[in-house]
Amino acid sequence: MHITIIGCGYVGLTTAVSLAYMGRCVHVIDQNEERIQMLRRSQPPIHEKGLEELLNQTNGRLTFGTWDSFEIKTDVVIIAVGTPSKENGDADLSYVEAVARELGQRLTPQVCDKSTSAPVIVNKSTVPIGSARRVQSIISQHLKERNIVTSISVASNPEFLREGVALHDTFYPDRIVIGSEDTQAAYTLREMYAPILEQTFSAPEFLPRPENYLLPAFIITSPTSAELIKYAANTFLAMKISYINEIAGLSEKVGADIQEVARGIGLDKRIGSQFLNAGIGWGGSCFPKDVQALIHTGEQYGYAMPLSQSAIDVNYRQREEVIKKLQSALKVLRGRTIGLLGLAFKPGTDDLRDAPAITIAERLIELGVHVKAYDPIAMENCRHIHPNLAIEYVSSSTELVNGIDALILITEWNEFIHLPYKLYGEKMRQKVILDGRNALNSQALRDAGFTYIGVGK
Ligand SMILES: NC(=O)c1ccc[n+]([C@@H]2O[C@H](COP(=O)([O-])OP(=O)(O)OC[C@H]3O[C@@H](n4cnc5c(N)ncnc54)[C@H](O)[C@@H]3O)[C@@H](O)[C@H]2O)c1
Ligand SMILES: O=c1ccn([C@@H]2O[C@H](COP(=O)(O)OP(=O)(O)O[C@H]3O[C@H](CO)[C@@H](O)[C@H](O)[C@H]3O)[C@@H](O)[C@H]2O)c(=O)[nH]1
Repeated sequence: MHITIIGCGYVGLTTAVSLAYMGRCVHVIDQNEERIQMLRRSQPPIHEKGLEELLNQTNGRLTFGTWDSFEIKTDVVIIAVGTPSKENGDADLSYVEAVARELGQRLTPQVCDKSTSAPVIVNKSTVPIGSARRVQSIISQHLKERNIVTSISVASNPEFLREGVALHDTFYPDRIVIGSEDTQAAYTLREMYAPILEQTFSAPEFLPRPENYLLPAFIITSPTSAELIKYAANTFLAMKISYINEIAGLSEKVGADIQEVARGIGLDKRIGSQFLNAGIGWGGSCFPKDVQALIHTGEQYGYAMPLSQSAIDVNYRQREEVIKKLQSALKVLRGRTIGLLGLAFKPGTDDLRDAPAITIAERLIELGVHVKAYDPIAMENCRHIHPNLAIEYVSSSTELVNGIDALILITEWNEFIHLPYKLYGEKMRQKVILDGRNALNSQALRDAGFTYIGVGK
């Protein structure tokens, strides 16, 4: 089976590498030549655990190129380009539409002839309802202009991987959702995913099959349902985090401990214990834009979505809370030096899209604070994306703590959990630590003389 994937970002590249590892012939197309050149040298352009190892285990089945290399003899074309937020919260479909136009101009009569079948087109990008139809209509219109008469099938196949564990999630998903009204197209996609659905591949050494892993569900829905499933899933997860953060705020008022509360409610199987870690809230490339896009869809139908909106409001209040807690601990912030431990929106990635660290750094700088920061991998990205943000980047956590008035744990990187905090305290001007992820040993820190501030404790 031949697969073409458009877009070599987190989703496109992870899917490509995984399917090639499992025996599919995969060609990846991206308009970014620099990325393609890197990939041809087996260097992933994004930071994702295991990608580099796996890139070298595809035995020539994985190739890369720009649009000029588009190969018409392909069974499936997967669209995996970005769908960022527009100003009004709607998803910006311009990249997806640009791909549809390219496809409409490149699919040839031979491929579209009735004797051969046209490839199944798949929307893997997160797209609003109606997008499968929109892509289909753009492609068909261009084919018609070229006097090619054929029916093109566009399926929706939302992606649920998480950054940092993208390969794990692709090899061992909970479910694969195909939104299509074309049985043949759904069958082709089932075939494409067969190694994952049946778990017939031999697991890479660094990515063993989790114990008790159950085969993923395969769900065929209408394209609209599939498109909505993606937004509804992300909004539900974001809401779950905002909910526990709301309860964390109340816990602080009444003297409860949010970790005890979360454990107590998470043991109810109907609730589940995942995504109940209270902290400075969610960020990243997906939750913020997807919750907004869902609300925007509601608005287009005159349908208010107050729960989803509250998830956003509570989330941004969490970032403000950090400033309030520092004001309460240090009283005057102007003239202070504060260290940020971590910048990425979560561990395992260098992604800084809507990262809480950026909002918090901006606010502190606005209030006259000198902000220092250390992150094991996201600093370069931060310098690049936010060149005007007056952060002093340092090369280690040891350097970070020198002369600071407070330390904020922003990203719970593993290496930050067991740092020699006692020793660090001696280098700090004031022993104040704000644990934004409730990840540190609060008792040990208090015993070492720190003023420890958690979330919901
Ligand atoms: N990042 C995630 O964890 C994740 C998870 C699930 C779903 N998604 C969704 O998947 C989609 C892709 O996300 P991502 O994070 O992989 O994006 P990304 O920004 O990392 O990568 C997108 C790639 O597409 C390329 N591209 C854009 N327009 C193109 C065009 N016309 N032709 C060829 N290449 C083009 C870009 O150069 C880039 O390399 C989005 O809709 C996102 O919401 C992302
Ligand atoms: O209990 C928790 C869990 C997560 N987070 C935060 O939530 C954000 C998102 O985390 P996570 O979901 O692990 O990362 P993403 O890579 O953004 O993955 C989400 O977004 C993807 C893109 O749509 C989806 O595919 C995934 O299923 C969905 O989990 C991060 O800022 C985390 O710090 C918390 O604050 N508390």
